[in-house]
Amino acid sequence: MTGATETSNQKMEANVVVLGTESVGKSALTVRLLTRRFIGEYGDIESIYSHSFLSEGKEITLNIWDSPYSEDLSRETSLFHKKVQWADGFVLVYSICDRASFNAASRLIQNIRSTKSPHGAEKPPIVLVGNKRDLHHRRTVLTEEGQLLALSTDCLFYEVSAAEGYHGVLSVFHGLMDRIKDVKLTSKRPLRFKGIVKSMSAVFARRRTDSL
Ligand SMILES: Nc1nc2c(ncn2[C@@H]2O[C@H](COP(=O)(O)OP(=O)(O)OP(=O)(O)O)[C@@H](O)[C@H]2O)c(=O)[nH]1
Repeated sequence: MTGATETSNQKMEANVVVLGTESVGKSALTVRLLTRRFIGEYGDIESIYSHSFLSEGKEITLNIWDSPYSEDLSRETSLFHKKVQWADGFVLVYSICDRASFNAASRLIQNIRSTKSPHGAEKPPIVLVGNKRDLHHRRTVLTEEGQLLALSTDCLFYEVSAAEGYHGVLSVFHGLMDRIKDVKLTSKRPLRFKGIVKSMSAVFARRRTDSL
């Protein structure tokens, strides 16, 4: 079950999963958002955090699922499915100093899309994040590569440093929230002609079976 619910006109809640390979900074980004701090070392704790903020007069609550990366494939696969079904949006993190983490992010985008929307009907919102921008002297993934991957897969893209700043990290989560809101609005749009015909056919079909 996904949780993007509008509890009233003034409130909205959404589930966000933070994904990426080992040590890319998933916990650092999450903790930075929640506490505005960078504490350097983070334990291997599986947690769902709640974070609220105001946007355009609305109270937005994000439930953020952060978990350590595991090499245990069977655990990862079943947990991955759970997370993908639960989530309304994804923060997909790689380190700009770790090409393998970038390649893994690219594969994860495909996996999320095929798991969440097997027929490709809707695209779950994803933000691709290149973290550790402060370590530019160790960079192995160019900014342009991140931009290109995001563009070709319809993701948002940010390069940030969880170590250096709060505002970049905030933009990541706010950007994702805006995408989730857009998806919700699109799914609420009035039916187009095809949709109206479909709905009317469904009603008439039901009437016919009722009268039998
Ligand atoms: N220089 C620098 N180091 C960072 C940054 N973000 C995280 N780190 C460091 O990278 C290491 C891993 O960070 P974590 O947040 O634990 O990474 P993770 O992705 O949650 O790792 P797992 O839980 O093992 O999957 C820690 O030593 C952090 O201090 C950053 O923006 N810049």
